Amino acid sequence: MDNRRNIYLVGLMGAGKTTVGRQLARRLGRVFFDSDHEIVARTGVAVPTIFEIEGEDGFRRREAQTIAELTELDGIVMATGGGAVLNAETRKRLHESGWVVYLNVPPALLFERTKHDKNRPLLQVENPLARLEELHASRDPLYREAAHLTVEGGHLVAAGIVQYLLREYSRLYKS
Ligand SMILES: Nc1ncnc2c1ncn2[C@@H]1O[C@H](COP(=O)(O)OP(=O)(O)OP(=O)(O)O)[C@@H](O)[C@H]1O
Ligand SMILES: O=C(O)C1=C[C@@H](O)[C@@H](O)[C@H](O)C1
Ligand SMILES: [Mg+2]
Repeated sequence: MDNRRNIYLVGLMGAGKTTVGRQLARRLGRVFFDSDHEIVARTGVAVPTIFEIEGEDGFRRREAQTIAELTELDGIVMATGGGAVLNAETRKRLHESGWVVYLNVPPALLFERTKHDKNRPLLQVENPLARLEELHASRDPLYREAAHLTVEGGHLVAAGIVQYLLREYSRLYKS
């Protein structure tokens, strides 16, 4: 297996990028990064606070910069923030420097998974399900553009997705 090849997970809020990415990294004996967690560690404040102080644009600038730095590393697994693919340079950077997996999950299920969590500023609206549906419609093409593989993951438990990705990865990148 090509141990230098990075693995990146993209998809909407609640798709399971952090959950799957962390398990995948453990199984491969790799270092795991989460771009959201990295931004929080660097700024010392939570994501909603960055949105409040610097706006979404400010958060996006930090996100693009953080991902640019992490993609310079070798052999990592990274979960990206749900909106990272809005940046065209980030999409290209991810696609060219690693194996990109899009976890595609229906908005109704994303809503069930995220409805009690206050940590996602874009979902603090009157109708978060409608918001997730809009975000899914507008971003789905961007996730597909960045990705090498799409997992229709709605019906799968995280461990099942990890198993599937381990098989695909070793098939594609065995040396
Ligand atoms: N395959 C799965 N089946 C059922 N529940 C899952 C699955 N994957 C993740 N979850 C649950 O859904 C919630 C959101 O998962 P997670 O935080 O990994 O999503 P995410 O894609 O990283 O979201 P964000 O972009 O907001 O960081 C968590 O409570 C997690 O336990
Ligand atoms: O989908 C999005 O735009 C976001 C997803 C989260 O991972 C965070 O990066 C933030 O809440 C924005
Ligand atoms: Mg996450």
